[in-house]
Amino acid sequence: MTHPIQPPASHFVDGDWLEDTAGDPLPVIDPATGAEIARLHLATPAVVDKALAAAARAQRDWSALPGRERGRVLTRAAALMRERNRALSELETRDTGKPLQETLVADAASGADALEYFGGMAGTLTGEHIPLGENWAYTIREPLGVCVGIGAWNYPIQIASWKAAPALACGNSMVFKPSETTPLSALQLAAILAEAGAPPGLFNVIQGAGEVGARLITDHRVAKVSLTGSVPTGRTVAATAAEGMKHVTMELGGKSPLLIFEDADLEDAVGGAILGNFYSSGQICTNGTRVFVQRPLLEPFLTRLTERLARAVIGDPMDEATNFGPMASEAQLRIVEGYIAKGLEEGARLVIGGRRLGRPGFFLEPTVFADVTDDMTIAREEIFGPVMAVLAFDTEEEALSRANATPFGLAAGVFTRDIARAHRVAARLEAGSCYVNSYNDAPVEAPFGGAKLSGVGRENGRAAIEHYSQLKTVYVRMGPVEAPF
Ligand SMILES: NC(=O)c1ccc[n+]([C@@H]2O[C@H](COP(=O)([O-])OP(=O)(O)OC[C@H]3O[C@@H](n4cnc5c(N)ncnc54)[C@H](O)[C@@H]3O)[C@@H](O)[C@H]2O)c1
Ligand SMILES: C[N+](C)(C)CC=O
Repeated sequence: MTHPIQPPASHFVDGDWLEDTAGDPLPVIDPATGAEIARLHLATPAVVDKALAAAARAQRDWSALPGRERGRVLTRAAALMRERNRALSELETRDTGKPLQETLVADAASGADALEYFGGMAGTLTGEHIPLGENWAYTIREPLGVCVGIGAWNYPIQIASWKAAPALACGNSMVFKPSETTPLSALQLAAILAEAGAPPGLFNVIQGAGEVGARLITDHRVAKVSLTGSVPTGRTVAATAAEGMKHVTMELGGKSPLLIFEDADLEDAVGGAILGNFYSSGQICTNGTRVFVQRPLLEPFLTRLTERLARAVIGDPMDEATNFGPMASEAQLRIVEGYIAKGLEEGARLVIGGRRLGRPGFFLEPTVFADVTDDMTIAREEIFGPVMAVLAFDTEEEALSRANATPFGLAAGVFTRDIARAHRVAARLEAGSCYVNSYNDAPVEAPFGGAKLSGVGRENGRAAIEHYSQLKTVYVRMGPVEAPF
């Protein structure tokens, strides 16, 4: 069987493509057709070992380079990614099913932003001088060592780049394991970094599911684990990492609230709710899937929302006119169908959607439930698909208390024309990111991460540096040593 987008090999290790056919086969499926488009192999223990050994070796010399030289490699890689944006976007669309219209602007493009941003920062990373009277101390900002990155399937090249860029800028090396559902684009990132001058072994990509991930994080050579994935996986990975006292960044799931007050601009609020529920067919961690609408605006909101959803162009994600593609996998489609059934069973009102499309691939209609109550399953659990739950509220205090009544804390949004209320509400929402009259922005300059069960640590912004480096303090005495005896 010939595969249309078969990479040269399954893994990229020690500066080169690497195959080991002893690993179990990993078929790669096009979500738009259900067809197999590539076939890789899971990493064997030998591949895991080779990648970690290469990363440990590469890290020693890389960390000794001046920061600006490390930064030059990253900014060169950013330029290559931008030059190849269309090819990378097409690959990402084939692998994830997300419309090309989206991947052209959001995926490799934001990966390039991260490489450029942290590349620019690499030469500025320093410790500080601490005066202590006639004595003094100083800190040295050191890398952690070998980092492991583990990705989710919704934003594969963005996730890989958001982890690689700050890690490498700080002088670490990385072994990255993409999701087994979308394994292709991270390999291209590895090849681009190598072409940009990254030494062999600095950034390695190996394939596998949870078993390979677990093997990586238990290895004694690994200093840090950065996971993007679900809360249950996060709990397991963080617990394992804690055994070895490894640093962690956990970018996990959510059930984020979006509060729409009666004074909001209706078109903007509907637009924000669409962006925050149906972009990437709803497969976005930060999505504002609990949409609280103040009662006087409820019916106008639902009317306008359904009018605009009827305009969604659902179809072949490779067609640039398409703005709503399939789910990433059959398994995820079935999970989401299960939640839709649960919503109906528990008494929510189906306003629009709810059905699988009668065509090949994993297409599900954009779906909106109204009359949702806080206790319903669709209002409590992360669905990770195109399903919006609309809930009515009366007062600001009530909306805040209901919005915060969740163990998650990834993101939250507020739509209002009242500037004082916007900031009062943003201050009280329990979330790592709050959007005011907007939704799902994630520029590289701003820290990104979760509160409560949604995560630990931050990606992006200067804050990410704290999670990929550590400080050594050097104390300096200028006078004689005063010992007690
Ligand atoms: N906060 C964020 O930035 C962010 C971004 C994207 C997705 N997500 C979350 O990711 C989830 C969807 O992605 P998913 O289904 O791929 O998540 P998942 O938790 O099933 O898998 C994530 C990754 O962890 C690996 N893994 C699974 N078990 C492991 C183990 N025991 N040890 C090591 N690695 C293991 C998987 O192979 C995969 O690469 C959603 O919950 C979503 O909210 C979060
Ligand atoms: C980080 N973000 C919000 C772009 C994608 C998360 O699923």
